[in-house]
Amino acid sequence: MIATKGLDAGYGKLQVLFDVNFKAEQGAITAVVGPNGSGKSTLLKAIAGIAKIFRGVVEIGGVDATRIAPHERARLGLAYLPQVKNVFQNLTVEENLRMAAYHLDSREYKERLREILEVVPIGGLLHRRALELSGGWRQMVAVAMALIRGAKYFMFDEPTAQLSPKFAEEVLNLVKKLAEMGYTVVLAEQNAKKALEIAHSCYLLVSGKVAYEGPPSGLLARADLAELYLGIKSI
Ligand SMILES: Nc1ncnc2c1ncn2[C@@H]1O[C@H](COP(=O)(O)OP(=O)(O)OP(=O)(O)O)[C@@H](O)[C@H]1O
Repeated sequence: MIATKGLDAGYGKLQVLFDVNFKAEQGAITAVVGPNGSGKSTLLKAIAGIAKIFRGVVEIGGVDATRIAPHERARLGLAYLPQVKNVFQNLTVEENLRMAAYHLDSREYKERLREILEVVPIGGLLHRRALELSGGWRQMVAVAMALIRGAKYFMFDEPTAQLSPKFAEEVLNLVKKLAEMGYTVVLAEQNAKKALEIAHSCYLLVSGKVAYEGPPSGLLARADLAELYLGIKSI
């Protein structure tokens, strides 16, 4: 589980988030939606330790992580998956994976890799350089790296932006699979419709404040919110 309590966060002196109470449960997808600049990425970055926390608490797996460094949050099992700069471009896919698996011996690595390739379909790309891959495949490699280092909490920051519709579908299928496997998944998305289709619960951020929290069906039924902020015709 990932949670924030009374979170105020931002950059330098700029406050972007105001009193955000957020919870992402294990084995579920929690979507974070909202208009441009509403603070979706900032919420993920504050949880990952990249944005500045002014007030409030961040919890990762029940541990208070408010004041610990990003790499220590990663050690608690947190994976922040930005859309770009998510892998080492000059290394091959296999080298990226080996780096993420530095703590495993060769036998453990092979075993773990075999399991992960059943979930993430990158077996044919192991000897390709990461920079030769499309953005969608690089996302897949980043997920495999997080899995191989033993991450339990996955935060995707706009994973489908700039992907073809077909590849966006592939990436969202992988997101669904991770939740089914019991991982905690946070999905910040510009494409609110797609995110709400697969999410179990959701948060709508407007100007850095939570304007809705609850099941996606409840948000879609709110014409005032869904149409105004997400451009989705309510049902
Ligand atoms: N590194 C930064 N330094 C200063 N301000 C920033 C930084 N990153 C984002 N901001 C500002 O914080 C506000 C919220 O940005 P954020 O990226 O969290 O929004 P978002 O909801 O993810 O939007 P988008 O969908 O456009 O990515 C914006 O006003 C943005 O300009």
